[in-house]
Amino acid sequence: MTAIQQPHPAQAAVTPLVEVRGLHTYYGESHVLHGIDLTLLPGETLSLLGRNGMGKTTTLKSILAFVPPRRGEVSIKGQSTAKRRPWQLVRQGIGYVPEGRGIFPGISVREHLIMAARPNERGQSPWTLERVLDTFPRLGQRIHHDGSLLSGGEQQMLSIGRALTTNPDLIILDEATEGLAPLIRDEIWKIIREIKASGIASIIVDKNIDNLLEVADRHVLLVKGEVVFSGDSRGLREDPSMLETHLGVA
Ligand SMILES: Nc1ncnc2c1ncn2[C@@H]1O[C@H](COP(=O)(O)OP(=O)(O)OP(=O)(O)O)[C@@H](O)[C@H]1O
Repeated sequence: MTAIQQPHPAQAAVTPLVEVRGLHTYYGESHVLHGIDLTLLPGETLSLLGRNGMGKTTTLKSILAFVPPRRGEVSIKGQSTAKRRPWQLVRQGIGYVPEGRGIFPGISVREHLIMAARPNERGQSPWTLERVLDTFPRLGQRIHHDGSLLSGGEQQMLSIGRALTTNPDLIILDEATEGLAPLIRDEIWKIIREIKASGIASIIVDKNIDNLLEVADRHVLLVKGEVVFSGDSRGLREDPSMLETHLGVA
């Protein structure tokens, strides 16, 4: 069964930060996304749910043009991303925290945090190096260490911190708490809440449904590259069969 909640009429007038319409993405002959639709408004937190292999990472990579869709349309801030390169989209205010973190050997924590730093499109830099280090005191303690020698949790913080130094309007987090110890995971969720409170929109892929239900304003649930639910946490809680059937959450 598909359950798609319509946006509130008052929201319809706002230009979405991200608008995805009828996305079809392939790897060679393998047809992975089958007509994905999703909308993210400025400042919103959206979770992308689904079991392994359902197309969450591919959706993120299609939005960012790493894996361009074969059909369908992606718009960022009202502009079509067709023919645009990932780095151009990142410059439009998207911070990407990829699965696997993307930390480079031979580059210090400080260098990771200054190499991508830049003001936002409005020329403002609310996320200075100092603010990032205040948010992640562990990074301050390891400031001259080689990024690749940090613990998994510290690397994750560095990956998020680096994305914040680009002063994004949207941050995309793919499995940011995967494989981390519970206490470190809690720290990452605390940071995600702080990011939300600071007004940055986010798209989050994560396995921790309880945290997602608490933090995310809306959820999009994928099954085999199709959206089977789109709505808020209340809608999802009111339909436990959705979580049970498609995520195995009892
Ligand atoms: N580079 C690739 N080449 C071919 N097929 C791929 C590639 N990357 C992913 N796939 C396939 O595309 C489908 C969707 O994968 P995707 O990584 O988007 O799923 P996911 O929901 O993010 O799951 P996971 O949590 O396992 O990453 C899967 O069947 C996967 O095997």
